[in-house]
Amino acid sequence: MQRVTAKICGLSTPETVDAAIAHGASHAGFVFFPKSPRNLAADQARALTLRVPPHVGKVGVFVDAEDEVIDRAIGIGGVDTIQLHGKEPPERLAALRRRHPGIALWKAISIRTRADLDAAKLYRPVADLILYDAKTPEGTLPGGMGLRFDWTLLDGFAHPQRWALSGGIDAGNVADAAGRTGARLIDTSSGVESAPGIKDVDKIAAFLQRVASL
Ligand SMILES: O=C(O)c1ccccc1N[C@@H]1O[C@H](COP(=O)(O)O)[C@@H](O)[C@H]1O
Repeated sequence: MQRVTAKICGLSTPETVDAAIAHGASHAGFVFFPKSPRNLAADQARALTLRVPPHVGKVGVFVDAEDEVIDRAIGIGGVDTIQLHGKEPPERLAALRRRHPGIALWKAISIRTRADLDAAKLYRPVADLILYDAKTPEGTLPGGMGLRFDWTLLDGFAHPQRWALSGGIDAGNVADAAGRTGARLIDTSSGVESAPGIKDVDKIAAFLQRVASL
């Protein structure tokens, strides 16, 4: 069976980028959303993405972002994957595919009920990966809240394409998350922090060591 890999999202310091790489993250995530405590300015993002070796994916996280915001994140030379975490319709992904051929497109889908999973099917023609995340309360961030959804909702679901799991996952529950759902790529942000937006190198190490043991 394919091994489990992990994305550490919301990295904002050299030390935590280095920890994610040293402990085997498959992807490093960088947030470009001003309302997030993990939001990066362009020069910060440039310095951080430069530390990431070619074998590690560099994922930019965007929420209903204008073209200029995404162009800038790609233009700094860093981002090779666009993660769309807002209400972007399939047409938006199709437009981004035309604008940025060669950049992978991930679409986050917010899950609270089984019916929410149906949205994944709409993105099959345009997304390279579907990221299932917990639906967050109205008026809060659409992700990065440390909230998990009921993983049993994925039982028996015929995934239309490649997918990953996120939402409230940490070193203590990642084995259950992967075992229960069959996810081969796990994404975490709050689960490796000491406070919102403050990544913890020890928690990153513990999380990735647990993932490596699966
Ligand atoms: O991390 C953020 O600040 C963020 C902001 C806006 C949209 C998405 C964001 N992060 C993504 O949210 C999920 C789940 O995070 P958590 O582990 O529950 O804290 C994760 O995929 C991040 O990529």
